[in-house]
Amino acid sequence: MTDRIDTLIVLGAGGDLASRLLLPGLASLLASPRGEAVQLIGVDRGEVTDAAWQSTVSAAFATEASELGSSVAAKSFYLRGDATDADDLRRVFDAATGRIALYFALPPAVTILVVKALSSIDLPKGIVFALEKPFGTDLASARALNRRLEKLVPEEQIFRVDHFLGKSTVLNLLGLRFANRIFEPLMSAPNVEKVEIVFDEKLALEGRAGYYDKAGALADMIQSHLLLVLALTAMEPPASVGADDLRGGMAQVLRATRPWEKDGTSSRRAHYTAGTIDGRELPAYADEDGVDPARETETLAEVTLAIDNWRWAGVPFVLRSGKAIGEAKQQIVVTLRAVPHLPTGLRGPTGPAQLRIAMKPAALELDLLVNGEDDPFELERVVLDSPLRAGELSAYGEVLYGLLDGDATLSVRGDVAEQCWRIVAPVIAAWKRGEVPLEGYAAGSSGAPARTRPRG
Ligand SMILES: O=C1O[C@H](COP(=O)(O)O)[C@@H](O)[C@H](O)[C@H]1O
Repeated sequence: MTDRIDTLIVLGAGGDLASRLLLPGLASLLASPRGEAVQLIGVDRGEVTDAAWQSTVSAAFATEASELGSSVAAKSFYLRGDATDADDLRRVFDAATGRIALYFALPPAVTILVVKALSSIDLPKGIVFALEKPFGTDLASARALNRRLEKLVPEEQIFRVDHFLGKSTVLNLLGLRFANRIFEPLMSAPNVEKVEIVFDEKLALEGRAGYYDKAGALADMIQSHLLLVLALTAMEPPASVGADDLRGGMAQVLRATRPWEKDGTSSRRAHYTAGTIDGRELPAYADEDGVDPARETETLAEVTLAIDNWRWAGVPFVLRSGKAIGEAKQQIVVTLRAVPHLPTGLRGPTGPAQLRIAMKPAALELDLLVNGEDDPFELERVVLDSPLRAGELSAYGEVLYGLLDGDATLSVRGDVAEQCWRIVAPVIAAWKRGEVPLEGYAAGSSGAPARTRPRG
């Protein structure tokens, strides 16, 4: 048996995740030179004909149409079944050929039930599980899910999917940091004042209240995606970018990471109030369809973290993500300390220099102070910038390539997923205790707290 996957079974095939992210990601892979044929089977509880399923797949593949994509769509089929039922799962496996990847495009509460059902049946040899984030809903549930999965298959057959690990800019961190002498010595506490990892989106809820209102920005973006970006930004140089070395390095730095204030109060939470984005009027989050205002879900979260090791001791890492923000800033900003002594007589702008790695559009910018054109002792700030290459695949396509190729490098290892929950656990606890008030910010604004109206 080769490592390659022959059949991709999508549980939750009728859901938003499958049609919005997974299938378009597969389309991007199939349209690329790296694409290879795979048998696609959709499974869900709804009564859907093969023809209707094939047209769903074709519609999702239309974003990146290809001959291979059309052939995979035409040969795909649908099975009606309840993935939490052992008999239905057996039936699904019987219909599959060769090595199987079982993709859980399901919410965490259903995922655990499916895993329980899988425990009671003989699994097809070499089966690989692909689990979407959020992996669990807190540290305890992530641990429990890991323990159950470990009993079913070895770790190398478990792919915890996080599409941020497939983003070309995120992957660019590896080459940038570890293949260039200029950046690596710079990336440490004596040179760096602060690191910010920001993912602000113009997007608001976009019909996802059912999922989002239970998750919120901390679990949806920071606990998963941004902590992985932190790990790649702050990790020690790995010996290789193979699955063991890379994921081992990420785990090591995450183990040293904690909230800046250990009680989790070095954090902010807020939700958007009514506002306008690009001329589009948005209601307040609490008034969006499907939102339960009593839950007080945050649409913006910010946490300041510390990394307790030689390289980063004393450097704050600020992670922040907000929805319905006026400007979609998505970048890693490394703010450098001022030089220890500016030669007397040199004048000019002060303030810190920065290295900015933008995720969308992918670009690199480095601030430099150089002598001015008119007065050679008057400094001027210039920016050294370069676009970064976008990868040939979408982020989901990149992650799916690893999955179908049996390479776990871009999947989140079990201990890494647990560390991510451990790091945010004190923040969740501080919020539950009411020690960090829920603020408001106007949709379309920068996410800064809305001004409270003066009393009187
Ligand atoms: O997983 C998620 O990521 C998206 C942002 O990533 P992008 O690649 O689509 O830009 C975020 O909007 C969504 O809330 C979150 O669940």
